[in-house]
Amino acid sequence: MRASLLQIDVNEGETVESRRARVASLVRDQAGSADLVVLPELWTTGAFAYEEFGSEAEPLEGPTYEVMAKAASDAGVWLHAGSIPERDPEGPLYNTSLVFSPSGDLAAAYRKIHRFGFDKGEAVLMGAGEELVTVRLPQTTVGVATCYDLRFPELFRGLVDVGAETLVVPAGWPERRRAHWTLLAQARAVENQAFVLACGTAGTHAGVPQAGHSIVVDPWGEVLAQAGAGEQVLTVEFDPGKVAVTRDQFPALKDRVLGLATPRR
Ligand SMILES: O=C(O)CCC(=O)C(=O)O
Repeated sequence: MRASLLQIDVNEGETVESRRARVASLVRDQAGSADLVVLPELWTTGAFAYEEFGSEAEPLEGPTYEVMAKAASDAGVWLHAGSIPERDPEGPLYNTSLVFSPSGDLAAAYRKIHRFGFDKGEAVLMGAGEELVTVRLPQTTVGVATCYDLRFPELFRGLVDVGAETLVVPAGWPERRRAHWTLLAQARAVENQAFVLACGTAGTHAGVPQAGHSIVVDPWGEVLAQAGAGEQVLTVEFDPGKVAVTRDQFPALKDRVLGLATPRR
């Protein structure tokens, strides 16, 4: 199976419309060289451009949906189109990921569960998703998570429990914590004996330099490929069958102990 992670440069020198068209063209360029294409988190606005969330928010089936559905079908690829600031007509904004099939149909939408910012930014501007999301591709079952979710191992274990073998994580991770990004991507791969495809952004927006360094890790924790800091297409070939082999040969997941008692005081 081949995957292309499109590490997009998100900066203020480009309008949302022109970036949307540019990214769609990059997706089309992957025709024939990737089965799955992955985009980063909030690449229309930038994950830290909090002031743009309200003005650029779109309904689920808004302009990004339309352009990306067409790009997926033009290229004939599975497309994890990263996330958009979604305006729910009956609720708050959400940080929502869209996954399209090669025919351009929406295969899944995932509202980010862990919002970043503590008592500001995304954490107060957006609502929290509540549902785990997986997508069955012909080659593998994909479990989706977004950026800050990477810090919460229980979410990934939940995805594994419902069949995920390949964990896809779009992000807008800052350069300041790049070491965490690489370490956490490897940790999630090792502990879940799963592939991790984590796609970040490049550039600087809202004064926050982005880490780039999108990464693909195999179920043994080996880094199969890692991008540099700038805009880049990171294409990698991997064997999804390695998940079953790893889980069979080193069956640590079977040794989980659930429902541990809390200590008595
Ligand atoms: O956890 C981090 O360090 C970065 C998270 C983040 O930037 C986000 O979720 O948008």
